[in-house]
Amino acid sequence: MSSLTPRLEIQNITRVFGGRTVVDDVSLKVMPGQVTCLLGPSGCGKSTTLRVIAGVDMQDSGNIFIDGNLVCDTVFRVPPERRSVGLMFQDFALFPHLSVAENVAFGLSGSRAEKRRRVEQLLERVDLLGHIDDYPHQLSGGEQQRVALVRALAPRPKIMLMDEPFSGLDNRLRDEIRDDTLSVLKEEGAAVLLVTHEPDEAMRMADEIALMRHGKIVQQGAPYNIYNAPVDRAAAAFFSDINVIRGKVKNLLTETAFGQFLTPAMPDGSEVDIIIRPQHIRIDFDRNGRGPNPTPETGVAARAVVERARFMGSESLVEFRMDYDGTMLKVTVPAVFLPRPGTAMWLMIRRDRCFVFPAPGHERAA
Ligand SMILES: Nc1ncnc2c1ncn2[C@@H]1O[C@H](COP(=O)(O)OP(=O)(O)OP(=O)(O)O)[C@@H](O)[C@H]1O
Repeated sequence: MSSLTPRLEIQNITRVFGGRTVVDDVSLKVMPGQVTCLLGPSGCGKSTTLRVIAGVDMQDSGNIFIDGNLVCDTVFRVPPERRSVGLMFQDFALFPHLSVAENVAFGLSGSRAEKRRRVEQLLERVDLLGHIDDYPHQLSGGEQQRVALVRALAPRPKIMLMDEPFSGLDNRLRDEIRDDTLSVLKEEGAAVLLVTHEPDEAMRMADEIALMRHGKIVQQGAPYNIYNAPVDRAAAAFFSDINVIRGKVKNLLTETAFGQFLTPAMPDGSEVDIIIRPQHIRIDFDRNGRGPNPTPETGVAARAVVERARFMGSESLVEFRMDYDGTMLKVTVPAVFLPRPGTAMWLMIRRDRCFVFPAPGHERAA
C-alpha cells in the first residue's frame, strides 16, 4: 500500500429507495489522518452514504475500498464489524447498564490489563478518568458524547464515520467538544468522514468538504476554496447570506450600479447574477451627494439609502436600497454601526470577491 492510497475510497455509489435515487453516483476519497465533511441540506442523502460505507445498508451499485482493498461491491461484502470502522451516530447512545469503563472497553480485544490500559489512556485524554466507574446517567450530555467518542476510537479504527455527532449539545458546549474531538481524532490518526448540515461545523472541522445536494456531490475541496470559489449560486448561499445583483449581458459586459463587469462566457441578452457576500461590501459616507472615487479594486461606488440597521453582537447588519434600481443589499460591518433609516451612503463591492453565474432560467445559455 503506497502512502498515496486513500484510507477510504467510494466509487460511483448509488442507492435507490422505492424508485427514488437518494444517493446518485457518489465518489469520494479520504486520506489517512484527514477529516472530510459530507455537508448538505437535510434529506440530500448524507446519512445514507455513511450507512452504506459502514455496511449497515447496501448500495445498489458502486464499490467501497479501504486501504485499497475492496470491502463491498454489489456481490462481495465484508460485514460491518470487520471493516475497521468506528461509528459515532446521533442516536448511537452509550449502553446504559454498563459503566464508562465497560462502555469504552466494549469493542476491545486483548488481555484485561491491555484493555484497561487503553480505556484509561483514552479517558484521561478526554478528562474523564475520574468518571471511569460511573454509569451513563450520571454524566452530562457533553461527557456522554466524549465517552461515545473514545468508545468508537478504542479499537483504533482505520476510519471514523460520524453522523451529526454534536447535534444534541448546546452551542457553547458544542464548540468546545468539536475542538476537543478534532484534536483527539488527529492524534489517533483515523480518517474521518463526518456528516453535517451545518456549514460552520464543516468549516471548523474539515480538511476537505464534499458538498452534497439531491444525492450528488456538487463540489469538493478545502473549506477556503469551497467558500471562496463556489460552483453555483446555491453553493455560495449555503455558507452565508448572499446579495444578488442582476444584470443583462451586452457585448460581453454587464452594466451594474457598480460599473461594468466582464461576463465573457454569457451570450448577449442573457441575464447574469453577480453574487457578493455581505461582508465584502464596503460603505462610505455621502459628501453632499458625492461618493468616493472609483478604484480598480472596488470599481464605481453606488449610492444607497439605509432601510434597516441591526446590532448582531460582534457585527452589525445594515440593509440598503440602491438608488440605481431599488435592489436591496445586505452589508455586515464589524462592531457597532447603526445608521438611521433614510441615511444616504455609498457602497463599493470587492470585485475579487464577486461570483458571476447565469441567472436562474439562463443556465443553458452559459
Ligand atoms: N430506509 C429507507 N427507506 C426509504 N427511504 C429512505 C430510507 N433511508 C433514507 N430514506 C430517504 O432518503 C432520503 C435521504 O435521507 P438521508 O437520511 O440519507 O439524508 P440526510 O442528508 O442525511 O438528511 P438528514 O440530515 O435529515 O439526516 C430522505 O428523503 C429519506 O427519507
